[in-house]
Amino acid sequence: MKRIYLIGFMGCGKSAIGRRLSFLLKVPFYDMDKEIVRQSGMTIPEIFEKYGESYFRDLETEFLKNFHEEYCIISTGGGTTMRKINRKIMRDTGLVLFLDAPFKEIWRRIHKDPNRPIVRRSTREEIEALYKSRYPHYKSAAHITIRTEFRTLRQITQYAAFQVIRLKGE
Ligand SMILES: Nc1ncnc2c1ncn2[C@@H]1O[C@H](COP(=O)(O)OP(=O)(O)O)[C@@H](O)[C@H]1O
Ligand SMILES: O=C(O)C1=C[C@@H](OP(=O)(O)O)[C@@H](O)[C@H](O)C1
Ligand SMILES: [Mg+2]
Repeated sequence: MKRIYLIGFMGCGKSAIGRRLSFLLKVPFYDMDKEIVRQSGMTIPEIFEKYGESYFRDLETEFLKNFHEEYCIISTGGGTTMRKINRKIMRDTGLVLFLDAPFKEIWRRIHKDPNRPIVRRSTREEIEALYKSRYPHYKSAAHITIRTEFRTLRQITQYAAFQVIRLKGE
């Protein structure tokens, strides 16, 4: 079994599900944002402010290129999937699960969160446009799409674990 990547828009549950899936499957868990913060010594907003978004995107790609742990769960950032090289690395090295959450629920979860610079600098309409522009890339990168609407964190985690175990057996 290879790595398990969780992808999807900000607030869809990648970090929350990743932690729970790691506990359920007894597999190491890495949150890409947290790894970048640890390695850079800066928060995500600080990186955006001091070095810009493009530099942050390079840090995401560097993380994927240099990461060598085999069987683990990686929660990506919402923008990671936008780069073609990132999509290739993830699809070539693991099982890619897309957490497909509706925008209305996502906005409810993230609109007041100060830790997402893109949300802080954007209107609801701009974030919704970003969601729509990114959606095809999540779908194309994913081996499996998990619709999260009307599902609890526990139900999504259990379904994701079932898919991982099912595919492990194939
Ligand atoms: N299915 C869900 N039901 C209820 N709350 C959720 C669900 N998925 C995520 N959340 C909550 O939404 C917030 C954002 O989740 P997070 O895992 O940080 O998203 P991401 O890493 O995709 O940006 C967190 O407070 C999380 O607990
Ligand atoms: O969608 C994006 O461009 C981003 C999503 C964030 O991660 P989450 O999806 O975990 O919020 C984080 O990587 C950064 O703020 C950029
Ligand atoms: Mg996250």
